[in-house]
Amino acid sequence: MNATIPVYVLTGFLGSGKTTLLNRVLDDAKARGLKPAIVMNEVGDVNVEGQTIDAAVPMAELLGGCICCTSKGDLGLELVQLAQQEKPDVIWIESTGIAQPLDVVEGVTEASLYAKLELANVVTVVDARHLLDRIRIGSGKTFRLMKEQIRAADILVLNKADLVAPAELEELREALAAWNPQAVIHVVSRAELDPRALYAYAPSGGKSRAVFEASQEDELEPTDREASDGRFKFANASAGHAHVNAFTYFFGNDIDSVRFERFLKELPENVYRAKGIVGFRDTASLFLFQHAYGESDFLRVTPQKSVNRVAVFIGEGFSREKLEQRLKELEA
Ligand SMILES: Nc1nc2c(ncn2[C@@H]2O[C@H](COP(=O)(O)OP(=O)(O)OP(=O)(O)O)[C@@H](O)[C@H]2O)c(=O)[nH]1
Repeated sequence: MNATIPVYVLTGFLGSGKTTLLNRVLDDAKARGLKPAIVMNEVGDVNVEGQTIDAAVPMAELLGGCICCTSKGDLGLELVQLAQQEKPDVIWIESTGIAQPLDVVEGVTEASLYAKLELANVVTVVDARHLLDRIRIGSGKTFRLMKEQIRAADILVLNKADLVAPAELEELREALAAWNPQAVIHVVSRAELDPRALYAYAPSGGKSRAVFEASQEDELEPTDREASDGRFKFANASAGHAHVNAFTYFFGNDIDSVRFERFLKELPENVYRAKGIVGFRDTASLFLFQHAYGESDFLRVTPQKSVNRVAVFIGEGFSREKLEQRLKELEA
């Protein structure tokens, strides 16, 4: 009988450092001769960061919606297919920054009816600077979501420690411990921790162990759930993130780097996250860019295959027309 594949859920608000951590996890798995597989979920229509992940790692992408609502059913399907086709040693799910983690967990439990999967730890990455600001404001949807993600965790990674003072870090650690006394807390910058710490601990034995115990005995055939096209069908929950919107823009031309950096700095506050691949005229190179909570990063890339020049913006109630107008100006 095949071994049960542990499934890890990586959550945390937009731009907190999930992909940075995932890359460490994948390097560690490779070094230890393990075969990982990943599921990446993006609110936008393009998986920008997926292009930076080691091409040898089997990856399923769920784009254009959040796992926890519009594509929860797809998550189950992708998990089953990954498990059956790739037979990985471990699966990591990186959910969108706006996901309700317990809904993602439910998607995993559904998949466990059809494949030998087991929910292991929920790992939540927290952006120290952003959380501190939200604590100061003290209310709002984003703050509530951050708290839910923190409460759902088995392991908390308090990241971006470099962006706050030591006393503030202590205040944050206390807040995390108060909201989730069971979780282990790692305080880090650039998600620098030994990934083995993520595998070691499951205080609750996984969030839904009881559900698994009922379903692990046999791998069920997906007969009664088979859709008319022969593919498995999983329940889709109703949409839960009407307030969050994503806008994807495909560039037709290369742009000027200095003007683009200024454009990112001047993004409205209700755009929480921007990322993409741009071509700069002045350097004649392609760059992967990241913008999260006021900070931008650029990484020169030399893709093996042709890639789109594209930018994805995620936020709440911003005007896509205005952004589009400014992007067109940059291309002129
Ligand atoms: N200053 C600072 N920047 C960091 C740290 N960790 C990650 N970053 C940067 O923060 C940005 C977002 O990091 P990601 O790992 O892509 O975040 P994410 O959670 O995967 O983002 P989404 O998938 O969009 O939700 C990138 O520009 C990172 O280089 C940190 O500890 N300190």
